[in-house]
Amino acid sequence: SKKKMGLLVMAYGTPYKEEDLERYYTHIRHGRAPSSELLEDLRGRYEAIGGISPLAKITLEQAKSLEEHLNDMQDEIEFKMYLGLKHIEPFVEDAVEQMHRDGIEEAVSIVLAPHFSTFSVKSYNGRAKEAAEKLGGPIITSVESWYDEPKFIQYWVDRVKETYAGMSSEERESAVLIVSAHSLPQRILQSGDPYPKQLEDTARMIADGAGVKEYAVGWQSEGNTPDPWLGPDVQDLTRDLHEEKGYKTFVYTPVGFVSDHLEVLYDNDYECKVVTDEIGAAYYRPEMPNSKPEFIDALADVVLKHIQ
Ligand SMILES: CC1=C(CCC(=O)O)c2cc3nc(cc4[nH]c(cc5[nH]c(cc1n2)c(C)c5CCC(=O)O)c(CCC(=O)O)c4C)C(CCC(=O)O)=C3C
Repeated sequence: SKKKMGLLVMAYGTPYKEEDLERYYTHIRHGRAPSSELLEDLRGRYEAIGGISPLAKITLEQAKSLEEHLNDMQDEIEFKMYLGLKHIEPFVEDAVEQMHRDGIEEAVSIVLAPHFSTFSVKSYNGRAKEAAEKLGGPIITSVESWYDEPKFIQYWVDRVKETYAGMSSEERESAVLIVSAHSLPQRILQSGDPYPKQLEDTARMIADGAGVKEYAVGWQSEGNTPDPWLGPDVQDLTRDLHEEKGYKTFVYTPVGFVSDHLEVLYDNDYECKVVTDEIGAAYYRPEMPNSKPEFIDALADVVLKHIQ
């Protein structure tokens, strides 16, 4: 019979309903309850994108599609998917417990974030392994990064090519591609965290693949904490590039994310658009991978390469 393997898909998580907001935000802030104004600010941003974020639905679709595709494309292994979230149930620990209860002895884990960082993927993988050790299984082999998976790069190359092809030649002449990911506290640089370099590599591979010469790397959605986060923020970068280089067309590819969610629908589509409107520039933001087949196929390649 086929070998059975757990497929632990890990992702950030999002409130399921209004009442979840405070405990969710408190969990993100490592247990420090947000002030009422911080909470109202977050509530306002969700309202601005139409209420609760589409992230929960998309994440589940991605995880289910990945399990289905993996089981369709090979027949040595029967994958069973478990979803483990960072900041709301089902938490990473809940998913590992469920695998243990189901008698899963071996699992592969992947985070729905392409770049490795000590603040993100490392903490997901650490939580999963710790939970498994406490329970005495399953044995989990964890994917650490997949930003350089050819089909993942190809997804964004195709989107960028389509976007530039749809422009007038005048717009194309004054266009710049902004490649971004979620900012992190600057202190990761002291610990040699590969995150910033991995984003730079991603930007170069996409720009080269799409034949785009003018591009820049930016950070977004930084947390509201006292210490400095990686910059420049995509909004400041937009203003600076317009002033210094005169660009009048901005194409945003927030490649550190894989879904439509608050950090894209608000931080890009609203906040960056405010800036491009202000400077009289055109705003483009190609579609996110979500659960598109070519993206799910890229993730399946990552998983199979990792366990072979
Ligand atoms: C509200 C919200 C959503 C939900 C959007 C929705 O519902 O649509 C969201 C999504 C995401 N956030 C993401 C990434 C990160 N967010 C961080 C940190 C922070 N996020 C915050 C807010 C949010 N973030 C806040 C207030 C902080 C600062 C924490 C502090 O005050 O200390 C950090 C720094 C490390 C850490 O602190 O975790 C990272 C790497 C990823 C990418 C995938 C991934 O990495 O899983 C996704 C989908």
